[in-house]
Amino acid sequence: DGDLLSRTADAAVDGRKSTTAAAVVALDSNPPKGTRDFYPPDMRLRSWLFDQWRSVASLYGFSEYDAPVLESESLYTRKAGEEVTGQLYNFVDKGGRNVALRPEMTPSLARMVMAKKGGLPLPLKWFSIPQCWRYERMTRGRRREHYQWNMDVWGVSGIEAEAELLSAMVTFFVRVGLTSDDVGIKVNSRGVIAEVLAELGVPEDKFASTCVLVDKLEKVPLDEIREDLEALGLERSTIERLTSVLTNTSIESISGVLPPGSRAIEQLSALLDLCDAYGIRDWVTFDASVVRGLAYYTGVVFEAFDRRGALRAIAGGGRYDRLLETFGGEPTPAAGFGFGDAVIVELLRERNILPSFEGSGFDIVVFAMGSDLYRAAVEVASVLRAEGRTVDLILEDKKAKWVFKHASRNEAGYCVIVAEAEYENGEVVVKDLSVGEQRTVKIGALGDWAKEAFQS
Ligand SMILES: Nc1ccc(Br)nc1
Repeated sequence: DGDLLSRTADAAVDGRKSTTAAAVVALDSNPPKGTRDFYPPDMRLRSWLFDQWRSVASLYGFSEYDAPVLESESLYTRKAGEEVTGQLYNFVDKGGRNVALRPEMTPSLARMVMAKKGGLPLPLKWFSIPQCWRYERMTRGRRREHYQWNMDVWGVSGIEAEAELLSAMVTFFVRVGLTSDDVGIKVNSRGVIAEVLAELGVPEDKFASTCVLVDKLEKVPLDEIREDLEALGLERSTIERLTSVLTNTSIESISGVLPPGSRAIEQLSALLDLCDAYGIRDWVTFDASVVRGLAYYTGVVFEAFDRRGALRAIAGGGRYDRLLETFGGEPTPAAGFGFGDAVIVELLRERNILPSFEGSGFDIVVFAMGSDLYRAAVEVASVLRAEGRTVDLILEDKKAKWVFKHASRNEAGYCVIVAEAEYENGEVVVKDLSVGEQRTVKIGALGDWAKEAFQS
């Protein structure tokens, strides 16, 4: 029974059943550990978030770029003990290459700049929304992938770049309905640590690892880190001095403990003054304990946090003036931030300001009353689509009751019915689902009807 193709398919399924009758194990329908599926409702929210990110980036004159999710592992072999390189999603490919799923976007950006060998007109204001990966032992059951809005300015050495980035971040927060009562941005400069270490004669090559360890102080007590700092070769006195400086929460107080004329303090003061000019000063707060966990930051660093303190950092960034040199490139100043898709959604959900998607269906549902009119329904749908209307054409012979339920569930505005009697008169029935009225429209006038019905 049935045509050859369906008979072949049935045989294949039966064959599978017969050979593996004892062990027919259903496919595991879950996505791989630590990853997410985005069903249409999830995707509507994700697309909305990405659209907000894209429109703010465009408002600030940033251009979108992208790079492969797969990169050479060598982009991430930094030896500063960072979490991000310690959890690399790396493997050896079939060509024997050491590759990794990117854990962050900045190294790919640096590689792309390197590839152009100074041929790119600076400054660059580029953004991207890459999916980034980490391979974390599932002991902590955390996600292994997220989407991270990256905004970067290359070729500007002044804090004007950081101020513009902070302003863009705040513009996004305001756009999605958050205020400076909900979210703050802690600002500091690693220049403070650099000056303290220099004053105490600590070699520069200890700087990145010291910062990565100091960043861990946010999560683990000092005595757990103290050993690591001593293992780095820092004297106890240096550690004490460092920790005493980092507990300052005002620029005034920290100025008193730093060498006079500190460049880091000068820059932070200038940055906070520019924040005033942007009208975002109340979002921003100096906090000497913020150093962020990436090894390559060299100057200003910042992180957005929810003021109720319930969530992990919303976003983070800073200046990284030496990254290109570590890749063998020319010294090029750079600053940027990364903004993950998960924490912000948690925050909006908790604040109950997630967008709702009424009317996210289609304009019109078209269906044929009886399969002998299906061809006519195709023509009607095509006329309406040519007018730019989104049309859900019912592909099977369904009862009107089912179609109307389907249309209202998808918040369609109209149902266009191809029915025998009207069709013989060259007409279709148009049902306005918002008011429940229906009328007939000449098929030749459907285009004008659509223009008029959707003129708003
Ligand atoms: N770097 C990174 C990658 C993936 C996730 Br989830 N979190 C951080």
